[in-house]
Amino acid sequence: MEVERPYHSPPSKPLSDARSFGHDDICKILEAHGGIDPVGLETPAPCCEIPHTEVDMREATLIGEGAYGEVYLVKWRGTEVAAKTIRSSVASNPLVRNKFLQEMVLWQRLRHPNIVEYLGVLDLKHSVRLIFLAEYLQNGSLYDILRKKGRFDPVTAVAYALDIARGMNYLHRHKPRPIIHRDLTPRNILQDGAGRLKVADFGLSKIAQGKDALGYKMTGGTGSYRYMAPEVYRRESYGKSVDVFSFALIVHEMFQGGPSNRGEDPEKLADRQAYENSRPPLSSIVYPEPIKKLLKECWHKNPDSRPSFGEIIMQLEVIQENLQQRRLMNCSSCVIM
Ligand SMILES: Nc1ncnc2c1ncn2[C@@H]1O[C@H](COP(=O)(O)OP(=O)(O)OP(=O)(O)O)[C@@H](O)[C@H]1O
Repeated sequence: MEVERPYHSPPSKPLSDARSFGHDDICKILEAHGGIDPVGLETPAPCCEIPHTEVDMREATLIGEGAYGEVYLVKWRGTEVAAKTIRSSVASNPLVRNKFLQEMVLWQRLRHPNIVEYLGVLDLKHSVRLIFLAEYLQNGSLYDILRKKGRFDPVTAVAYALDIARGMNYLHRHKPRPIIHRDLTPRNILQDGAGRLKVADFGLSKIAQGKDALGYKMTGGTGSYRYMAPEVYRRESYGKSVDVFSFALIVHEMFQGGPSNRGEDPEKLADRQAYENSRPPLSSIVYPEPIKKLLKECWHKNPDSRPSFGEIIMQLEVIQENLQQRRLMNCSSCVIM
């Protein structure tokens, strides 16, 4: 997740780099010659710390595993929460650690029914590992749900699409600047016990896979390639419409029950999407006409032609109303018969 600005290669920051690699002698030379540390490794990120005594990690139940650590169900002050751990090999890099904590500060301030709520980080002095607490979403990820249940009926798929779009609209309308998620995938969308979808994840993959912590390199190492906007794959400047592109591919999967080209290498797929304008097929049997139209707009090759999430919500609400009316009409004819 990143506050919006067109992405270009980061400026050179030798002092930050030297500090992150622990080259104290080089730091001294750079400082003596007026070097500054734009990353601010010396400044601890302000982040809500939770005393480790309030959470007993020994009682933790493993509920999932990401690329950088496990996720556990734990009790915090008697309430079930998810503890996302970032293994020490990743978290021990001070540059990554600090950037990650800064991102947490931002996430913690977000409040929306369709955004996973982050509660804080466990006592930083206690462990080299980073452990973040978040609200626990008992139904797990959209990825797991799709694998278990397959495709959704159109009414459900549209309701879920609205959940995601509302969460994303909130991020994109964040003040003073929009927030771009940049890694919107079915694995980063979770479902609560009431069936509501929420957007999660605070961008560790982007931080940890970067060549350096600020030069985010969106490599898609955990499967994100499939959902990657062409301009990101081509390493061009990009804006918040990259999330709209990813959203379209997720909605496509909800109608179909998963990705259409499951067997294909995700990086090759992203390459074809970026350079050959290839997109998943839209069979008329599966996709209602207004959904086809919406998906084509959202995954348009020109980022400026993609609709905003505000516009997407309006379109989806009309589609939802029409679907519900059709359902009602079918029902009443059943009753009449
Ligand atoms: N807040 C949560 N509530 C319930 N389950 C969760 C929560 N967060 C994560 N999980 C579960 O843990 C799994 C792993 O999550 P995690 O965010 O670590 O990895 P990921 O999103 O798959 O990949 P990445 O490491 O790139 O973020 C998820 O797929 C989900 O099943």
